[in-house]
Amino acid sequence: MGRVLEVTELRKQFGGIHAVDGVSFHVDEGEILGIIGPNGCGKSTLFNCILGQLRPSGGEVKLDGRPVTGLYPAALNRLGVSRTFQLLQVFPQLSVRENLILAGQEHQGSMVSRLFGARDAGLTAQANRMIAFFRLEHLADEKAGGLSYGQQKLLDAAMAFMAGPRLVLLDEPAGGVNLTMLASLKERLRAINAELKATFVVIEHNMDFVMSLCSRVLVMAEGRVLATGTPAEVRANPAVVDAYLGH
Ligand SMILES: Nc1ncnc2c1ncn2[C@@H]1O[C@H](COP(=O)(O)OP(=O)(O)OP(=O)(O)O)[C@@H](O)[C@H]1O
Repeated sequence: MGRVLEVTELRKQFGGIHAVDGVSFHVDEGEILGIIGPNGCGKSTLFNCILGQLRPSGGEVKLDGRPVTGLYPAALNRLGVSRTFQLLQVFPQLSVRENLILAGQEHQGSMVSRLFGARDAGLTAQANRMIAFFRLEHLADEKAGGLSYGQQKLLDAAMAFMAGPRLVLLDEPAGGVNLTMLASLKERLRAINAELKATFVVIEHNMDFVMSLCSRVLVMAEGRVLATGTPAEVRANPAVVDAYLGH
């Protein structure tokens, strides 16, 4: 099984704040790794450093064994890395299908379309596959702004998969989603993980969601890794219970 992501001693300082303070972990092909930790422990900064939104102060990020530290998001996109954000990235005035096509164009930097002069370089077909996969057929031609929040979160996740990515980082996919949609989101993420051999890293505050979705969980506290393990191991870890779960 290949190692998709390897993060070694990653650090990010903001002035005197050590937001990420020597974090090391790896993600193997097909894994769903959850990252949890209290507010302000450095989860978003870690994501931003891995994804090229922030330049790390130190440490290394490798994708499929190749150093990618400090590459810009567009370059990482072309290597098959994509993400979602805490805030929805959907365009409310565009339809579900148009949002997906646009996400695909962004992942490709429109290079394929430009090089081959094709109007959509297979993106409509890929969008239709994602629509079917995320069970959005009945909404495909609706404006995204008219969808429920949970449906928009599903669309947002589907957009991250438009490039057939090697690694998807999901930032709070369950945030603000109601229970019914949450079950559907989890079921679809599991299916895409299994069927498309996709590899995920998920930041999430919803503990039940993380513990039931992820194969391994990394717990952060104050910029560092407090523990890693299976959901059961993490739940039983006294340091984790003290620092985080014990309330
Ligand atoms: N651009 C910035 N400038 C200065 N300090 C920052 C910046 N971004 C984050 N920080 C600080 O770095 C620390 C880690 O923040 P970060 O947002 O990564 O935590 P988090 O675990 O993602 O929090 P949350 O769960 O609330 O999203 C915090 O102390 C935060 O105030």
